[in-house]
Amino acid sequence: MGEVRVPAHAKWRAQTQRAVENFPISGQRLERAHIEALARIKGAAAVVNAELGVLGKEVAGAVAEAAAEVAEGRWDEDFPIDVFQTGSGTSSNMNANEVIATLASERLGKDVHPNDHVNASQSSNDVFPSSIHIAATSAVLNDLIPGLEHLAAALERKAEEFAGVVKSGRTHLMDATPVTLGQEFGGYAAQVRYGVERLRASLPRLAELPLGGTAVGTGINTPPGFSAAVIAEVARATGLPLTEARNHFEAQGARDGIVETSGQLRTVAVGLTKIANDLRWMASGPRTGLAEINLPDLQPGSSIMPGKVNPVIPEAVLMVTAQVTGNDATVAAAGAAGNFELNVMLPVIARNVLESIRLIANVSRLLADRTVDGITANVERAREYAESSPSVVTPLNKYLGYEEAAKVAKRSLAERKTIREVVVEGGYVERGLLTEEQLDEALDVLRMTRP
Ligand SMILES: O=C(O)C[C@H](O)C(=O)O
Repeated sequence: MGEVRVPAHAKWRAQTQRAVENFPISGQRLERAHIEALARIKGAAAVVNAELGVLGKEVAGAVAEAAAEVAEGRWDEDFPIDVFQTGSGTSSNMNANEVIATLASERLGKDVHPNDHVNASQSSNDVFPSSIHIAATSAVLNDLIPGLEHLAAALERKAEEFAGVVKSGRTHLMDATPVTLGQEFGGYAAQVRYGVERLRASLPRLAELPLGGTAVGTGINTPPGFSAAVIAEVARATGLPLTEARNHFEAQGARDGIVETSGQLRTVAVGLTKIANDLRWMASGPRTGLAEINLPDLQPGSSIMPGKVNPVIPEAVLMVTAQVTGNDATVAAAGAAGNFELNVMLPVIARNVLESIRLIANVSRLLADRTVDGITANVERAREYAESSPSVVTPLNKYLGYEEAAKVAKRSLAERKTIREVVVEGGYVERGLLTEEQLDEALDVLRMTRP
């Protein structure tokens, strides 16, 4: 393939350099968590290769130590390859092999080979997808789920605080029967909690690794017992609930487990979109909007309109959720791109899923700390809306019947009178259709928020 010139300072070697030159596409590299996962596999493989007699103890020890340094993040600058590269991730697998080989060679004072030693008993085809699943499992468990639980707890605190704040319900964006602000926040909290349930439900398949399958899932070039042993070693080193693929051909030919997780991420994003939009609408105003709640003022909203403050965090949430939805569309297309024994869109799957996890985790914490925690309710205004909604006529159905109650609602709107005023003026009490007490009870808006 001709000569290739590698920078003198680089720990990488020729294959990495060729890939740097072949793929100057996005300027995006592998995520830190992904480099860590690759290095964990390399370290675990060295340990198990030594135990099973594939590598000598000295070389294996040097490889394991070098891999640990890479896992810790000391050599991230030596992972320069663009994420849009060979579909198997071979370039990044070789990048890890080369950097670790160089570091191990420097330690030992003799040559450690990237393929023969660092990549022993492995192929990009089992290592690279495994690294994606490890990085994603770690990010879901250690970052995303805690972030979502933090948001759910903030929403639950507000649900409790706003339990007695009555407001107009809205369906089709039109005035409906009353609800409490607490009921709405309780609904948002449940959406987020169910998102956590959904993610947990997908974890067993996300945490299944193809590692040990090597080139096509058969495990060619591995010693007996390698797959189970290396996965156990990675699980020990990372503390993650990783398991061996139940079927190594499914695990290399398809990427359904991570497509499933991406779908759950999209579901969470869809839920956050609804929540962020409701918050923006309820806080709209201050004069010409709904103004049922106030979001904390975080920064001037406008460069030209003095004093204007905008719902900046909910807007950031909406951009994240749009990005996650787009990422999922890409993951779905990429997941469908498996042919025979290998999916060849692995790096873009990694990029998108890891980005989605990180974005949702970060924005959930921000939404909790910088918006939800500081929300206050405009109690009077919320009650006023509830009482003026024509739909509060609904409990009168049983006294007046639907048709008559509809007339009351329409008259109240046309004459800008309350439902109570129209009922009293309409002589319904005199005609014995209901008593004053029944009218009061029926028009108690807080009562209407219960069955
Ligand atoms: O890099 C490898 O280990 C294998 C490669 O992805 C291939 O199947 O051609």
